[in-house]
Amino acid sequence: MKTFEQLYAELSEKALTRPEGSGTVAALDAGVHSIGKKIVEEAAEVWMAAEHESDEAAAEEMSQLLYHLQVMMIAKGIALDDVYKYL
Ligand SMILES: N=c1c2ncn([C@@H]3O[C@H](COP(=O)(O)OP(=O)(O)OP(=O)(O)O)[C@@H](O)[C@H]3O)c2ncn1[C@@H]1O[C@H](COP(=O)(O)O)[C@@H](O)[C@H]1O
Repeated sequence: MKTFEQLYAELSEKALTRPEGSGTVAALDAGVHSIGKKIVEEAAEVWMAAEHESDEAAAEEMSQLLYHLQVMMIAKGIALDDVYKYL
């Protein structure tokens, strides 16, 4: 288990060190358009799980949406504080 901040730090490190086999590196290389499509897909899965599946399934889909949002943040060079200032 990890926090939002810990995941962001881990993904930022992966973007820098580019370890082999990292899905994050592959997603970053695929680019903003591809990451955006993944965000929309995961958002729809959150909606469907919330309406039709268990709370556990919805929570898992939410975690995947947060992950892909963080990949987009890193792709765009957007830091946590750049987002937090609007919360
Ligand atoms: N938290 C996540 C995470 N959440 C979602 N995903 C990705 O998002 C996809 C969403 O899964 P779906 O169920 O929608 O499956 P899918 O549509 O069949 O997936 P794909 O065909 O697109 O791979 C997963 O296959 C993963 O590729 C994640 N990938 C990585 N992480 C974490 O990110 C960190 C870095 O991961 P790597 O870069 O892969 O080392 C690690 O701590 C991981 O646990």
